[in-house]
Order: sequence, then structure tokens, then C-alpha cells
Amino acid sequence: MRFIETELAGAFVVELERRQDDRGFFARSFCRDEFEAHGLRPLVAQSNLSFTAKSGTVRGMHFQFPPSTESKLVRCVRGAVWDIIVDLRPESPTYLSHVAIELDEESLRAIYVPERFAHGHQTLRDDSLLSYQMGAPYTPNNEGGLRYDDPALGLTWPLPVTEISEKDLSFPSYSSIEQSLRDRMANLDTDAVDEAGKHGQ
Ligand SMILES: Cc1cn([C@H]2C[C@H](O)[C@@H](COP(=O)(O)OP(=O)(O)O[C@H]3O[C@@H](C)C(=O)[C@@H](O)[C@H]3O)O2)c(=O)[nH]c1=O
Repeated sequence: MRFIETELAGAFVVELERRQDDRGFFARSFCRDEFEAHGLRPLVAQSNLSFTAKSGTVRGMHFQFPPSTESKLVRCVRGAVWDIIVDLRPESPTYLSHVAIELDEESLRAIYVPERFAHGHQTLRDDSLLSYQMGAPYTPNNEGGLRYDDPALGLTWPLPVTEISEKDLSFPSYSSIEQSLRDRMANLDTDAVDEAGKHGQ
């Protein structure tokens, strides 16, 4: 695997190194030791698949609050998506900055989203399928979100939005929650995350 750090420290694009032969290819897509060597948390608490029928669909921008923060390794295994991550670590020099990248079935590249980042994507093709490796369990009562079109984030999406959930449209504006978001996202307590993981919360 090739690990390419983005301009948001700790967020990486992870590319495959294919071993090609007449049959096709073989490629490692996850390795605990390689992740650790790049300072990434190699925990896999859950794996998820997400299928989206229609091109132009937006899902996001999602995150979980401490102590349920989660890393994500996100890969598009069918179709293509425009994937965006936003740094929500208040102490970070790149707080509120974002990185966008196309993930698609041709490259099979993944993005490693660190804890305390918001994440979302827009499908660029019909019938797109995403695979997630999550570093912490799904914790619905600690879910948070920001709107995909929040002016404070300044995200641009390649296509007109064709579908989006009611939940994603109901997120508060960044300006209305700025201080509480900063407070809740500060001082990540790693032990608490590990505890939450152990107990499947
Ligand atoms: C995320 C999630 C949802 N669900 C349930 C809740 C709901 O009934 C249904 C659909 O949930 P959502 O609408 O939140 O699904 P979706 O909008 O696809 O949520 C995903 O969006 C992208 C951007 C991410 O980054 C993911 O981590 C995840 O938050 O699945 C789980 O059971 N486990 C999970 O881990």
C-alpha cells in the first residue's frame, strides 16, 4: 500500500499496490502493521457497506462526538464518489479545512479519515457501493452532523444534489453550534474511546 498524507495532518489517501498477472491482480487493502507504522489507528470495530442507487446523492457530513469518535477507512468498490472530509479538531491548525478526493472502482484507492473529522460524499455514478472499516462502534446517541452546504465549510459538490436524507437536511448550522462543537470535540480522551469500543457502545 502507498500512504499519501493529505494537507490535513493524519488524514491519508491509501493506494493499492497491485500484483498483476494474466488472471487479474492481487493487492493488500489493509495491514495492521503498516497502519501503525504510519501512525494510524488500526482498529476495526465494524465494517459497513453503503449502496447508493442514484448519481448526485449526497450523504453527510457525519461524525461522532467523544468518547465515541471513530476513524474510517472508506473505499468505493463499485461506481464512483466525490468524498470530502472536514477537520473538526479544535486545536488543529487546519481546523474547519477540508480535503476532497474522487474514490472509484478503477483506482480502488481509500481515504483514511481520522477521529474528529466530519465525512460525506456525493455519488458520481448510479449504483455506487462503498466499503467502510470503522475504528469504533456506531453510537447513535453520540452522532453529530453538519449540513453539506453549510457556508462555514465552503464545500463544493460536482453535481446537482439529486437525493439527500431528511436527517442530513436537519443538521444545525455551524454558526449556531460553533462553541459547543469546539468544546465537545476538544480533549479527546483516548482511554474513554477504548472503553467505549470494548463495551460495544
Ligand atoms: C451509520 C450507521 C447507520 N445505521 C442505521 C441507521 C439508519 O437506520 C440507517 C441509515 O443510516 P444513515 O442515514 O446515518 O446512513 P448514512 O447516511 O449512509 O451514514 C453514513 O454516512 C457517511 C457519510 C459516513 O461517514 C458513515 O460513517 C455513516 O455516517 O442505518 C446503523 O445501523 N449502523 C451504522 O453504523
